[in-house]
Amino acid sequence: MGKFTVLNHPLIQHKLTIIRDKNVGTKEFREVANEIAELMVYEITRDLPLEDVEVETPMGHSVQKQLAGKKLAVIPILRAGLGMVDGVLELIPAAKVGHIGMYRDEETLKPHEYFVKMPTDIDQRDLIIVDPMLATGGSAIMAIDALKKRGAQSMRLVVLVAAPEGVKAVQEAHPDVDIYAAALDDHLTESGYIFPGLGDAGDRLFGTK
Ligand SMILES: O=P(O)(O)OC[C@H]1O[C@H](OP(=O)(O)OP(=O)(O)O)[C@H](O)[C@@H]1O
Ligand SMILES: O=c1cc[nH]c(=O)[nH]1
Ligand SMILES: [Mg+2]
Repeated sequence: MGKFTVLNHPLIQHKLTIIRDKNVGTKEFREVANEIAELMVYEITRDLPLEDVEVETPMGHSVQKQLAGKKLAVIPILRAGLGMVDGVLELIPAAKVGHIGMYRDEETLKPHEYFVKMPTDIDQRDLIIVDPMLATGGSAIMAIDALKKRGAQSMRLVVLVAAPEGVKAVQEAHPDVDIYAAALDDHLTESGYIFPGLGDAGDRLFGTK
């Protein structure tokens, strides 16, 4: 079973509360969503492996640490996942970015894939999949399916807000994928929105409603 972790650092909680407010506009929503993504990536990269490296400082020879192991890639689930990419790249500027486009049918809540463009070597990278919302879990499950079909072996899913239903569905479908959220919310509404949630994250990020 994949781990589910709520990253409840005070700064993360404070910033998430800001963007829950329905009166927050596109500019602030975008800025703060990226700030939360940056803080979340700081937290989830604590376990990255390090290796020794020799460095000549102005004072002389020394042995220091540098990142070891596999390289990273960030995978936003379009559209809303784009709202977290800049925050991740602030801390991992050399990461490659793969895009996967998914939309959820508003009636059936079933996801549809419409675009996939990945770095050629995703099988050799640790992938950080980002999407602000994990609701029924359908979109994340289909995105992970698409990545695995293309050879991905190591993935984690990072979301701002998760519903219990979505966490359970992803854990059952993909027990090898750990999930990180800034908050675990109460429930899904009848129309498939997370309550209290953020509303429609894509529309709030891009001003499309
Ligand atoms: O867990 P699920 O029930 O699948 O719902 C979550 C998905 O819904 C939203 O995307 P949406 O379909 O609204 O597309 P958008 O990002 O283009 O707005 C959100 O960004 C997730 O990808
Ligand atoms: O609450 C929700 C659920 C799915 N997608 C969103 O953007 N918001
Ligand atoms: Mg949307």
